[in-house]
Amino acid sequence: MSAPGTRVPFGARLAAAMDEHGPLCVGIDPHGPLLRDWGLPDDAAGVRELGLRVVDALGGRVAALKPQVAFFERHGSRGIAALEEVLAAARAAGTLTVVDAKRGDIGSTMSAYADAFLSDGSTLAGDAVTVSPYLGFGSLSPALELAEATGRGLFVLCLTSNPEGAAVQHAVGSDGRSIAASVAAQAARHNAGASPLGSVGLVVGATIGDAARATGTELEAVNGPLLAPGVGAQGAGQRELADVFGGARGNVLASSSRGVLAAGPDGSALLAAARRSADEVRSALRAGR
Ligand SMILES: O=C(O)c1cc(=O)[nH]c(=O)n1[C@@H]1O[C@H](COP(=O)(O)O)[C@@H](O)[C@H]1O
Repeated sequence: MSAPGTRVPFGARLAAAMDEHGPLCVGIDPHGPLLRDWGLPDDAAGVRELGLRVVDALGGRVAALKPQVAFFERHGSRGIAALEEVLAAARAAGTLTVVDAKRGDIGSTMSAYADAFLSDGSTLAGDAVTVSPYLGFGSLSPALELAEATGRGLFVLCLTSNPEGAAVQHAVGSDGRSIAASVAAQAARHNAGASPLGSVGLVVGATIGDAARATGTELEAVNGPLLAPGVGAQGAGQRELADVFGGARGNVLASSSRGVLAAGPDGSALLAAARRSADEVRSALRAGR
């Protein structure tokens, strides 16, 4: 399902995976304290082991896995090699991956990031990558084009889960719209006509309260997946998911890292935690799909 080169668009593959497993993405965030709790060293071997154990426990059983690149990068080239192995294992298990790299740069550099994370044959490519639109949405063109050509997807930061994001994302641009509303409108343009779901998603934190309404961000019009971090460790639960996303909740892919990984390292405990979390988000979002 997630083999590189497949041309079934990411949005369609993700919609099928969400229907099958529930709308939950489990983040693979091997940070120092978690490694310690799992009895693993805080080095490249430790992040490799944690990542592979998560894939072993959850591969084929959740809609998506989201390795956070920084936790691998902080261990240098051997950390990157560990990320490559984790991505390969997820691919082999048939589980979609969102590579959480949050890249964004001017066109020629963005092209190189797109090659790294979205091209067939790249060892760092997953099924989708998180990107930042704050050098201008148009600067993402190389990634938008390569994702479309390879059946992969993007998650564009829109209304992030951290409180500091509001200073940029709620600001009003020269067209009178908030930055968040404008990012959402441009994603919607790329997803127009796609069915069941476009491949240009947004990141909208489950912790943002009424920020979508307050900024005029039309989530229902996006027609793409809405990656919703903030569930679990950052405090968002069922009520927040239902409130934040309103009529767009059928397109939400809730994301939890620490909230699930804290149940490890035992594989069956991890699976039980992921299933519990998936059931909770499914029931919070049920009315929308
Ligand atoms: O793009 C993301 O995944 C992301 C966006 C955002 O607005 N907030 C956010 O927390 N994230 C990521 O989601 C994960 C949240 O981890 P937990 O709080 O442990 O579930 C981290 O990897 C963050 O980098």
